[in-house]
Amino acid sequence: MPDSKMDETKKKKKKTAECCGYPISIFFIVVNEFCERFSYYGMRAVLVLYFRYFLLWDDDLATSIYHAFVALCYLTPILGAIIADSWLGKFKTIIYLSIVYAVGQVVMAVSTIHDITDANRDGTPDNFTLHIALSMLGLVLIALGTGGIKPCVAAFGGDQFQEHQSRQLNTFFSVFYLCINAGSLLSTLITPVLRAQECGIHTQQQCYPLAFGVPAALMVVSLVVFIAGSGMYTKTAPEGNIMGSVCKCIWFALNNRFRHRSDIYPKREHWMDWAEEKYDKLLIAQIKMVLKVLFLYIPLPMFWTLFDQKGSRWTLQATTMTGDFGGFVLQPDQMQTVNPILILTLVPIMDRIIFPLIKKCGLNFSPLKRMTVGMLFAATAFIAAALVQMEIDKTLPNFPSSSESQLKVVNMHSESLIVTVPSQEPLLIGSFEVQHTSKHTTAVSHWCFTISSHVVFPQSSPDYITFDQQDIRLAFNTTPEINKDLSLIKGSRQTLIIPSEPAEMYLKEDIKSKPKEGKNAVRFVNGWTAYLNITNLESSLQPSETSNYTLVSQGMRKFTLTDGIQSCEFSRKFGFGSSYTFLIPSDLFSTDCESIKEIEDMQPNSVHMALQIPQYFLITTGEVMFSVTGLQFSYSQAPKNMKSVLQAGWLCTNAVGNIIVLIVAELGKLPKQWAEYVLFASLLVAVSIIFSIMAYFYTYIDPAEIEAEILKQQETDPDKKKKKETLEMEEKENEQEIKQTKI
Ligand SMILES: NCCCC[C@H](N)C(=O)NCC(=O)O
Repeated sequence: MPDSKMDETKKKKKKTAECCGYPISIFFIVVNEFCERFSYYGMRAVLVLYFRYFLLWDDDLATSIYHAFVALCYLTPILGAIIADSWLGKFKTIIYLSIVYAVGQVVMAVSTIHDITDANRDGTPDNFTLHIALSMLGLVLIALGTGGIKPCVAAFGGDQFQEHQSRQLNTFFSVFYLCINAGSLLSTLITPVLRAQECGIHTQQQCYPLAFGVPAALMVVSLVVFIAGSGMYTKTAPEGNIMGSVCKCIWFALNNRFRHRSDIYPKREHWMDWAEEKYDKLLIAQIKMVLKVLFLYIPLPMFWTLFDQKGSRWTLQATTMTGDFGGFVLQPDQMQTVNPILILTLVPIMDRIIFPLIKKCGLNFSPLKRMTVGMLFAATAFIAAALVQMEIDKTLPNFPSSSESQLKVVNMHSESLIVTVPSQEPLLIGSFEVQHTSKHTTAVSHWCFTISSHVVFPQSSPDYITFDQQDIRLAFNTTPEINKDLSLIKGSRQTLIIPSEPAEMYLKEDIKSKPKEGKNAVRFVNGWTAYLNITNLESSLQPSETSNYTLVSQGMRKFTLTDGIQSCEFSRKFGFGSSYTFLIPSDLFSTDCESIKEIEDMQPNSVHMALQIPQYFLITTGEVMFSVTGLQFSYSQAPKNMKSVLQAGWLCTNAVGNIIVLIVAELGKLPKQWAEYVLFASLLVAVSIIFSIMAYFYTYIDPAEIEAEILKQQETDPDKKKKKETLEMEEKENEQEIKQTKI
């Protein structure tokens, strides 16, 4: 559309399409953002699980691809911004890239339908390559779409406001942020529920197609809503290959500065002024504005480095805590929903109460000051996380160091045994059977025996004896005496199972870290005289055999034990993060499973997840001050033809932050998690001090005003054309000089 015609349209819209001082077109943009964020975060919520349990990738591959995808989503904004500002304009870019995005979501949803390759109908796909190829294609399209439109939507929203609506413009960015978080909150709650449903044509499986299909549908809705508002938008036309001109102008300025490096040439105020001979003052001024802001962005990725650990380190921390809130149980990964919930409450509180109050007190809480304070809040959040970690560490088992081994002995033999352990007093190990029979007569204090029940060790771990040598010899007081040479695994916990026939004793490796995702690890030792089938176990257990650990979730769990003829049921309530070995006695069926005894290998988590709320509160307060303000700042300080580019620059700080998380996760493992949190907090404090110094020297500008002034000057500048001609002549002369010198 020609400029003059577009301006006319704008003027008409100004009068007709306003409600309470806001352009009505904003409604379509915020609804579009809500649906898009629902689509994005909903898909992200189940992505790792899809990799892990559908594509059957291991944990490392699943998390690496996941983080690579997130990083890509924050790198593509620069592409979207270039397309919008230089070629298609924001409106068309949003439409075209949203189509790419929606197609990506649909491809992703299709890739999760196991029936498309399950020819033998066994419930698992037959052609994993096809599913992987489709999902990777889907993810690349999604990254291109979501990243591409991201800088355009916020900037396009800003474009809808007129000069007299600057107060409404600030509120818009807050509402925009609220919509992002409302969308993300709803989808993060809904999509995991959809995944947990069972669906399928030939066999019923976890319903990934629904979990990915609903976000795909929301993306289509987002596109339709955006197009529906088409007639009401203020659309600014792209101004040609602006990025190309910017790069050429910067290159020329640097080159020209180098050519005039001698002291005989008078200095210029700014190095970009060395482009004046060839380029418009307006373009130079615009580039100066953008560079000043981009320079300020340099320290910002550190904020995102801390912020994005909510989803990784903090969720892992939650898996070592208990989420039992009495009436309901919160899963560790659900703790992340605290962030959008707090955003929904904190943004209005800040906008309506805190910021106006600060203003009333006469304090100048400028955007850059807010961002600095936001960084400090995030640093404090990490101190809070470190304090919580210290509490958790107190409750964690004392795992062996890499040079130590730990051993526990379980006696399934019918008599007590005395074992002589190197550098220990001889230990009495009560018999499982003896103790079982004396359970009700209280002849022994602990019917669930381990050696530790009877002997006090100098070691700090009560259930295990810790050795700092690998090869040990144990002597048992049987007739004849049994001597057992053991080769212990360094850095590991092992249990020596003494079956009914003591000479057949064997070592079994124990769990040596907290079970994943707050689950509980359980295993069974079969003291029954025949093989046993137990629900949830991979295979049946031979007599005297010990099963591998199996993971069970929190809550009441039921196990059915059967030898093919008789069966009984064993139920137990589990908390979070515990581990048990269940000993099956020889009178299993006559006692209806009641005689099963348990050994606690690892106690359940006892620090409550509610203790994470302060750190979530602090980081979210930091986010409101830093992120919402940063979004507004990036828009307000950008020249009109580079608004999307600066939004993209802002989003790139997030991508760099994510990449730092990836690098730190690989390299920078400190031995203590709380120390790592303190390190990150200190780094952010240092960075925020640097940022505040940079911010101190930054002068806020009104790009529109500067642009208008330069245009006015240019109109009355007769030298402009002459300058260009002189420069071209100079260049030609230079080239000739070079040629002559060569000759
Ligand atoms: N599942 C957590 C979502 C957090 C969203 C976060 N608070 C946010 O607003 N991010 C900005 C965005 O554009 O997504």
